[in-house]
Formats: sequence, C-alpha cells, structure tokens
Amino acid sequence: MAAKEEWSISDFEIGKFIGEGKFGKVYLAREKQSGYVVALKVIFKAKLEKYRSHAHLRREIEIQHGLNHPNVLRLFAWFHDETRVFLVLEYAARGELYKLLKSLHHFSEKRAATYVSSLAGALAYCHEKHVIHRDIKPENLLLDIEGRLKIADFGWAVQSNAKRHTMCGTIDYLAPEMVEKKEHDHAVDNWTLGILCYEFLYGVPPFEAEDEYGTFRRIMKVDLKFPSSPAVSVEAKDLICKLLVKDSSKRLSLQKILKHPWIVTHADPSGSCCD
Ligand SMILES: COCCOc1ccc2cc1OCC(=O)N(C)CCCNCc1c[nH]c3ncnc(c13)N2
Repeated sequence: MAAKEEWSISDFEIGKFIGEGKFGKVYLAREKQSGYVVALKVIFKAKLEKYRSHAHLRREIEIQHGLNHPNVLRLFAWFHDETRVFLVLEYAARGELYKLLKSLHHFSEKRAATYVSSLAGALAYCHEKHVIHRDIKPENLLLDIEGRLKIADFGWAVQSNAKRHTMCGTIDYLAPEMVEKKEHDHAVDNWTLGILCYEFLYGVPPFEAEDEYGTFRRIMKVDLKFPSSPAVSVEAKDLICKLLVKDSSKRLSLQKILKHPWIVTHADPSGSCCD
C-alpha cells in the first residue's frame, strides 16, 4: 500500500465484519485509490479512556509499525478522527489459527512443525529488535491466503533490553517467572512456543486444570504429561521438553529450535503447509 501523509476513513470502502476484540471491531476494507485489500481495526477512543489504554495502544502501534517480517502481521498505517482510532493492517484471509485448531482437534506433525518454525523465525526477528511479544496464543495467530502464519495483536509486546516485571498474558501461556511476577526477558516467548507446540499436537495446552490456580500450580511444577493419544513422535516431545524448562536461561534458543531434528524433518520451508 502506498505511503501517504495522512489517511482518512474516506480513503477506504468498508467491507464485511471480520471479528471483534476487547478494544474494537475488525473489518475487511479496500483502499479506493489502489484497490488494495486490508483489514481495518476500528478502536473507539471512549473505550481507550475507559481502560486507560492510550499509552498501551501507542506503544503497540510503534512496535508493530516498526516490524517487517513474513510471519508478523503488517501494520501499514494508522489515523484517527474525533471518536475513533483506525489501524490499517495486512489482511489474513484464512483467519484465526485457533478456529482451525478447534475444527481439526489437533494438527499433523507437519502442520505443527511448520507453524512452530514460522513462530520461531518471527520471534527471533522480534528479539533481534528487542521486542518481546509476551502474549503469543492461538487467538493472536492468523493465517493468510496461502496458509502462512501471521502473529497479530502486539498488545502486550514491549521494547526491552532490560528485564521486565509487568504481569500479562492469559494463565495457560504464562512462563513460571511471569506467574511469580519475577523479572523476565525474551525467554518467556520461548516457553510459550513450547506451550503452543504441545497444543498444536494434542489440541489442549499442557497445564490445563479445573481452575486458574490449578494451572498456576502445574506451571510452577512444570507438571508435563504426554497422553498416549494422539500418537506424537519422540522428536516432537524432545523439543517440547527443551522449551518447557523452568530455568529460563536453559530453554532452547530460537536458533536451535530452527535446527532441531523435528523441525528440520517436518516443517514446510515455504511456511504454507498441508493444503
Ligand atoms: C489494538 O489492536 C491491535 C491490532 O490487533 C489486531 C489486528 C488484527 C486482527 C485482530 C487484532 O486484535 C485482536 C482482535 O481484534 N480480535 C481477536 C478480534 C478479531 C479477529 N481478527 C480476525 C482476522 C481475520 N483476518 C484478519 N486479518 C487481519 N487482522 C485480523 C484478522 N485481526
């Protein structure tokens, strides 16, 4: 999409409603001049005021606008009027990965390895730019028209060279040092990659429990169990065990994930697997 000093809503034709998050609705839209199809997220300023989230959104825009990677949803531009903030985003035509996971119950090893490889590549890029996402979960993962994974919603991302303290993320995906409100760094995303790899292969996150405190306890104990069904390769379990490590300094690095035998054997190099 061409760069422009100042966009406005009159530059776009609004299409179908795509979905709704905490701060706003997402629509399909077309930029009139170029015909370029985008996703337009509309956020009401009143809601930002209610949740005191102006600074949060500003940081998210600064972070996501500065990222340019094939597995990170592009934020092309943003603008506002009296009552709304508009985000002009890359459109992911195949929608939310978690809906695909729910419909398939669990992914094949090829599909799971391809998504884990895409995530590791995207996170390595983000960490090189000192960005920690901190909220990677299936709801924030989208699929484009070729089935390539795109990380969206950097709402909890931070620019960080130093250690962080802020509590964020939903309990199932939190690393131990986050649930203990200890200092944490980019290695929290490596832990979450282990959670996601497990959930892609088994259909449920590894530390699910009756209630949040039960999950909290299981995370703190790293109470990791592998069900007998569905059948999962030893190599996949090996990668998960090397990521779900309580000592964050001992978690497999993103570079080593990309070279892990399970990833090398199963991941589709194009990133758009299985169809
Ligand atoms: C402050 O906001 C920062 C940006 O957050 C988002 C950017 C793009 C998003 C979703 C974002 O936040 C989460 C959210 O609104 N939902 C969970 C509801 C809508 C789900 N979209 C589904 C979807 C399907 N094809 C898409 N192509 C591009 N973007 C999409 C979608 N959604």
